[in-house]
Amino acid sequence: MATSDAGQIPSAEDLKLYTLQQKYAEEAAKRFRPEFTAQFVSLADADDKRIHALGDDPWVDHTALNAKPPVADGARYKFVVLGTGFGGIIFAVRLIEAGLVKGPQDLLLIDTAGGFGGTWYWNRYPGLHCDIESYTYLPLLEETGFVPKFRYSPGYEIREHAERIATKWNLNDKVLFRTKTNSARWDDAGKVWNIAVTENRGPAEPSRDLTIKAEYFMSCVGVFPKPHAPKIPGLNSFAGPLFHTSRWDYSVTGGSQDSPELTKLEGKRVGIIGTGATAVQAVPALAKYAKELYVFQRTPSSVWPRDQRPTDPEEWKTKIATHPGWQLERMANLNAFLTNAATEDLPNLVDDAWSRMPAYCANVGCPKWGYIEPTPEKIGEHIGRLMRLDLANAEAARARVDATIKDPTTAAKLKAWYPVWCKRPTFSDDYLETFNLPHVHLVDTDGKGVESSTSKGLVAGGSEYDLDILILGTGYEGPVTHDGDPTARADFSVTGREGRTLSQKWAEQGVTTLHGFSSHGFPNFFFQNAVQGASGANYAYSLETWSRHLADVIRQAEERAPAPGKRVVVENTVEAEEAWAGELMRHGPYYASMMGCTPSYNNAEGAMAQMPSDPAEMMKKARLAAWSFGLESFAKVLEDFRKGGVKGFEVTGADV
Ligand SMILES: NC(=O)C1=CN([C@@H]2O[C@H](COP(=O)(O)OP(=O)(O)OC[C@H]3O[C@@H](n4cnc5c(N)ncnc54)[C@H](OP(=O)(O)O)[C@@H]3O)[C@@H](O)[C@H]2O)C=CC1
Repeated sequence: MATSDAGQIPSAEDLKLYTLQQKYAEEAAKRFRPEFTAQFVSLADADDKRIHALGDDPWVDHTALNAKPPVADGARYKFVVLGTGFGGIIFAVRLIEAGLVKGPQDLLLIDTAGGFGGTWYWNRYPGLHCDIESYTYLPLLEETGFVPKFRYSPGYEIREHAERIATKWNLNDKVLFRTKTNSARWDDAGKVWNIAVTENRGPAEPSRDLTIKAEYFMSCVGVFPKPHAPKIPGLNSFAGPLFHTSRWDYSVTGGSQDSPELTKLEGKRVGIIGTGATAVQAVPALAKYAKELYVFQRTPSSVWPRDQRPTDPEEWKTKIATHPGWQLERMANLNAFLTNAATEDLPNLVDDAWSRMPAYCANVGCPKWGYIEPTPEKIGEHIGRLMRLDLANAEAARARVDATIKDPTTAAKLKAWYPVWCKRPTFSDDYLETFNLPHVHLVDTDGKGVESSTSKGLVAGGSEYDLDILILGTGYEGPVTHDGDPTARADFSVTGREGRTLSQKWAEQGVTTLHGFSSHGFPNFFFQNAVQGASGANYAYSLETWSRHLADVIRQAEERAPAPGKRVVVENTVEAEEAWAGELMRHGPYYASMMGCTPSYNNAEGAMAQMPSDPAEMMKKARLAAWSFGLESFAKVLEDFRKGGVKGFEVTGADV
């Protein structure tokens, strides 16, 4: 901790921060597990049949999808986009708007889901909403003319909006749902991608293995494609119903997403493992119906007011949707507050709890501090500055617990002892209050987690809790789990020129990209990813920034076609990606504040703090950085790059 400006004697605030840092370190240590991410198994990878089946699609309508004309084996498209969440949808829209999609064979979107929406397709749990303001989160509001009903949209409204976009841009006949992409291989002679997929046609028909050809292949797989479960001994022996929050089983709870009256929980003892952003939304709904609710907590979330309200039509007209371009400006405005970049005269348009946590910039970058020198003194100063920026907020969050929870012992257990950047903040007007109800039991495991499961219930802290129903609110494989590799994250391989996969290339030389979106040796392959790039707390803003950029890169490349009648092969150069990696390594020290964090998906459950002793491995790790000046500054870098004619990409020709 840095000393005060006044001299050598630490100020009272310095001492307070020092004590707080000690407390944070003690709490983080309780949560440390040497298995890191191996403490979990992704549902799709689980050998155990019951755990594996927890990942099945509960929402798909096989009859309707089987009635659609099938995509032919060997069919060829100009663009194949992996993902039908907002990433894939926005990217498709930007390609269309750039004039790059003309005929029916120009675009195909592929997803394992049975419908549009990505995370909003899968997640339908009661209480689901997006805690980012809907006016900044729901994409393409100006283009669709849609007015969200609430300041924070419920999940079904967001899913319907994804479907609205798909309808407006005619994506419904350009999609292959319930299809797992297994691999993509570049054919250097034919200059096309061969994408091997498996289409699941439901219980009544055999699945189909297809190869789809693509001139361009885009991976838009999102941040959390794979739900996972902790490897709790005996979990599969639990005798009652068991499901994951991302595949909510309304046949067990009663109700539906539109009408979440969970009447089948009446008289039941329900357990939920997890207290992250999902559980914070689901727990109040469960508490309304369950006879007894047991919430198994390993690390408490910091919980901020949500302050939900319906959209006021007058406010919408006069203060929000006031002029063309308002939505991107509003996204940028929120981002300025989250990256600690707001000037004093900048109005806070969103003005919610998210917009009042500038220390979150430790996670998403800050444009005003420049590079952080990689010396212990400068890094110490940087962390001290962030701790100061966070202090009032962190204390307010803990005070909110004291002010809400009647029982002081329960209140003590619900307080978050880490800075805001270590675990995603959560927002709720009723989560904390739920723990004042006599039938709601907080089972705090003091960082240890649930010990085991029996046929009757869960064991934690040496006690057994009998349950009728068990719900896993235990999250997903995180975005840095595979060192940020977007192909490993979504469980497919991409083999480029010379037979090397992207995963092999990154394992051998560390993350290597131009702007985070492409890699030499993988022509006409682009991926949406935050590693070696920048993202924001509002993921929709990231997706807009990335998609507009990539569509324009491709448009410019297409205009540089080497000869009439040739199609374009575009690939970033080695020089461009190495220069970018060199630049990004200068941004690494900024993120030193994440190293001491409580383990979470943000730091691969603590693995990211384990620095290798081999210098070559250390250099590789250093490439796993993000742009530390924030998304807005990154967008400017991309804009300048496009204005400069996308130099750094080589364009060659291929026969049509
Ligand atoms: N925009 C929005 O409104 C929403 C966004 N999201 C996004 O999805 C992300 C994932 O959220 P979520 O689904 O809650 O997943 P998280 O990974 O945030 O939470 C998983 C929870 O399970 C707990 N857990 C895991 N293993 C064990 C164990 N062995 N024993 C006890 N507890 C255990 C974790 O504890 P521990 O913390 O100790 O690891 C944690 O509380 C969010 O961070 C957010 O980015 C989710 C919901 C809403």
